[in-house]
Amino acid sequence: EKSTFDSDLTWVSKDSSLPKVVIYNARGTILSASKYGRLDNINYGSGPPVTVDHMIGNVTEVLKVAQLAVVSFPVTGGSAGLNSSLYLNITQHANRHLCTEGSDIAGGIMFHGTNTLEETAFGVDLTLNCSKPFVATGAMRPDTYISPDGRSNFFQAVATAVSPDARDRGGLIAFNDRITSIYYSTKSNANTPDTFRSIEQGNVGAFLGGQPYFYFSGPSYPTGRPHFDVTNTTELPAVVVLYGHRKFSLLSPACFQGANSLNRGLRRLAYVRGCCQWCQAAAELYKQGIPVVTVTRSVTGTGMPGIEKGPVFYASYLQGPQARIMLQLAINAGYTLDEIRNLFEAPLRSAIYAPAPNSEWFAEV
Ligand SMILES: NC(=O)C[C@H](N)C(=O)O
Repeated sequence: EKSTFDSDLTWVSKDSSLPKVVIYNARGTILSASKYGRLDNINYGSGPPVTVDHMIGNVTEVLKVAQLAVVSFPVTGGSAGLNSSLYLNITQHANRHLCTEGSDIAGGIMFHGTNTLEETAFGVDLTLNCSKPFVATGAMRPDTYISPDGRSNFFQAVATAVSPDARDRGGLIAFNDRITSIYYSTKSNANTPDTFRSIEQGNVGAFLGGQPYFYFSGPSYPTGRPHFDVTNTTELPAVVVLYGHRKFSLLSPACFQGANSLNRGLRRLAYVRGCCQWCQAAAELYKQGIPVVTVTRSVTGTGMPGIEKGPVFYASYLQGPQARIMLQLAINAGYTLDEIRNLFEAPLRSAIYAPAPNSEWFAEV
């Protein structure tokens, strides 16, 4: 009798003893083609799209390491146009396929446009309810390129998903011969295949002869990585990301518009001197029950929460898009302001302040 967790899947298989891997297909350049020849890596949407079946046909080695099934999502155009319903959709499928008790599926991989791969992957990472590998990949070159990176990335993602060593690490990205943690990864280069990086935390592993090599034995999860249940979630609350620059001319008005009805406060703040306007704006929003999470604008690193718990929350080592997703999930889960602060800051606070016997360690000397 067929159990429900995989009743929607059709397996492509050359050997029924091989582990099973589901491909969550959200397209991207990995499945794109150019009509302008083998050197074009710019107009990648111009040719007829490549299908996953075609991809498997071009990378027949995948069927020597896994049995595959494909779930395709309705994605058209570049990945910058996607929203959170995509990852909610993917994670609901992946939870059923991978995390249902008795599931014999080893892991999942995801094809995704690289522009927002890190966001969809992060959303899935925080909402997948089991320790099986979920491995995101894509490509920077269309499949028609002289040496397309997508085929190798596809093989490496599958090889990672079937590896018992890939379990218990949180979601991973397999891209350009490297494995990184989704939690810490970002697209670092708009044009080249060596783009996904976890700049500060480094690589989890690399590929040698088509096999993943993990630098540290598991289990090993990113510090502070939470889990949210989105079984019944179809939409998430709106959270905006505002880019800070000198004078922060955008931040205060935008925050206040978001909070509605704070015109008086805005006018008053315009005259505040000596203290940053946006901190004041955040403090006002905090009073209204609206959380503001701050992310460092530096390429990596973290802002540092002070000893006193304040109205601005520090996002630890998360990037802006990732912090936004975590905040949406926390608000959706009904977290209070204190719980949201704790979600973002607890790993930092316990590292910085907990070892000290008391706050006098930090008094002026
Ligand atoms: N390299 C890529 O996948 C870019 C692609 N246009 C995207 O949707 O993100």
